[in-house]
Amino acid sequence: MAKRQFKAESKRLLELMINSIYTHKEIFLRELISNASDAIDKIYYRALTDENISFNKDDYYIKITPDKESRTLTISDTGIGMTKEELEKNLGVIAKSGSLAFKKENELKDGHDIIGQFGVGFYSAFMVADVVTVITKSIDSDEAFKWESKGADGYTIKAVEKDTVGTDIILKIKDNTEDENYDEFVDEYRLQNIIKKYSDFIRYPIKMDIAERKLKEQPETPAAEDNKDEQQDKQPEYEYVVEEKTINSMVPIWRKNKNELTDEDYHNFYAEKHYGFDKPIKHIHISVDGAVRYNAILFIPETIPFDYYTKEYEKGLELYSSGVLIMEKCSDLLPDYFSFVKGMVDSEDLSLNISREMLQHDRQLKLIAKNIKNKIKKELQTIMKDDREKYEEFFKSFGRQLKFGVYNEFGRHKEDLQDLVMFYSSTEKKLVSLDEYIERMPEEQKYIYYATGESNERIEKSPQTELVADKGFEILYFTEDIDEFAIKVLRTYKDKEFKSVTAGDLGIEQEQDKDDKAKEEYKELFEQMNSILSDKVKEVRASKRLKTHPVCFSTDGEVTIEMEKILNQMPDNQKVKAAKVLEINTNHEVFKSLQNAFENDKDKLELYTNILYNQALLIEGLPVEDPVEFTNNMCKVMV
Ligand SMILES: Nc1ncnc2c1ncn2[C@@H]1O[C@H](COP(=O)(O)OP(=O)(O)OP(=O)(O)O)[C@@H](O)[C@H]1O
Repeated sequence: MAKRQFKAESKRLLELMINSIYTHKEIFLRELISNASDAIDKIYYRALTDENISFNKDDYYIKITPDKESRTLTISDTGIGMTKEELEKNLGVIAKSGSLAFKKENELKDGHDIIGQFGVGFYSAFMVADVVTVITKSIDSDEAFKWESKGADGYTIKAVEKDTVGTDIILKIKDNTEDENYDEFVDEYRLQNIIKKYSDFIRYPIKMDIAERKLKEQPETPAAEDNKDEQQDKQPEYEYVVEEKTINSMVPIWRKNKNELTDEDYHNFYAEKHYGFDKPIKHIHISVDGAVRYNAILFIPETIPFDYYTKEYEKGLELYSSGVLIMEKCSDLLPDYFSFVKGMVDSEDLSLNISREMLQHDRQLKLIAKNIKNKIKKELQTIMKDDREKYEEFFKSFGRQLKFGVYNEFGRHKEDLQDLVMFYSSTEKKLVSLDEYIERMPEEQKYIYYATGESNERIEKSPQTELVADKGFEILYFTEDIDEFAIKVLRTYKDKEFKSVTAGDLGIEQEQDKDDKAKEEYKELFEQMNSILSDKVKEVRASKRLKTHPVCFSTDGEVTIEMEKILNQMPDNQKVKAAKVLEINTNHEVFKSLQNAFENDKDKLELYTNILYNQALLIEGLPVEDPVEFTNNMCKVMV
């Protein structure tokens, strides 16, 4: 059976393309500038093999000329130009890329700077222009030609005069509509912004005539000398002076040699790119030439962005392909727990989709992301080791995010993060890492102890810490909501289990005998107290951890009181309850009163038990159930 060719309705195809490929109209300029840069590159590559052509870098540039009056925008280049045949082929056939063909024909192995590959970018001009005119003269021809099109209706080509080799693309910018303001594409200031945003690192100068307001120079006349006072009173006069300026930075900092760059260069780049207003605490410059080639400059900011812990904050790195901006915030490049990192990645090896707004498949991207993640982690570990003060600053801002990282996704990333988290230490009186804690643990200490509370000061005073602190064991203070949850996910660090100081069993052995004795001796008293508080606590028992304080809560099971508080604040409040145990210090004076009441006055025992229960609530920062009853009870004790 004869094979039939597909036919394409090219008018429809062009319309579809113009209106549905790109999200942002402004990228037409990126596409036309990229084409101009490709055209100059082609001369450069030709010059490598053709001795009749010399490549003097100063002769090659791109010029952008807006004209508000005629409502035109011209993009000129001194590149290779097009012959009549090439105009037909390249601009008359959609999806025909002369640039891709050039790369193949010339077998350019290092021709990765040539940007064009799909043969569609040029038509993006019709998103903003009613008429597109191309005036071009090829390096291989003495004649120049004009290609003109109003879009879907087709195009015309005719011979014209043009002195120099190169191409001018003239766009007749559309009139404004109700929804779209096209004026911006003839506005000098806006155009500069678009160039900076997408094409800052095009290797050739992108020039524009810029009108600047300058102080008018006053001619110095001899008479003026005499009238000095009069001169000083005069208002300064200004004038507009037009100067041709290069808008783009051209050489991307990431392609420069690291040794030639100073901290200041990186900071300037950080500021210019508006990554933040602060001075980053560290930059990481990566150049990889392996399975996937890429350059990256990453920054660890010093201060936390105001919206960091809100839904509005968007993580991501800028993604460039051969120096052209593809995505402003590529979120796939950063894990959530490193979402504070700013910076950019440039790679020649990305498979872009046709609009260059997305990637075709993300194998390369995944490789880059993994590599980046490891580099950030290593860098943070180095700062932690070598510059503790700086790390503490950083941790104050972003430590919470790291701890969330440990907790999230059921601890999938805990291995990556456990060495980066720090907690305040009861003995060191500063933030310490888990590794440092382990290093200091005496042999007899079984667990990594922690205590939770609102602030270090409050935890310091909390009765539950008494026994562990008395043993001389270090306690980590957890003051943020996430802390205990993260630790529950971590479960162990270097085979050492975490233990809350409120846990029923603290693993401190010599207390066991005393505990058993107390249990036996005061069995009936505690039974009585248990029945008084039966609907409020799981148990009332003799404490083995209290030394000087009369009463405290501990918990049985996984859920601690701090976790109960946090979980109950959540919108989908599941009414999670910690199994509270009211612990009574049998060595305290108050206990004698309890015994006395138990033997002589059962009402008093009930009164005392309720007061002690409410006191334990207060110590935990929990609300007393009935404040009026509580104060009345206190008064009863006083009279
Ligand atoms: N300023 C120019 N000078 C010389 N040739 C040009 C110029 N602009 C476009 N061309 C030619 O027209 C072709 C089509 O351009 P177009 O922008 O549509 O696609 P592309 O740049 O090849 O690919 P992509 O869609 O990936 O940008 C180019 O490949 C190039 O050969």
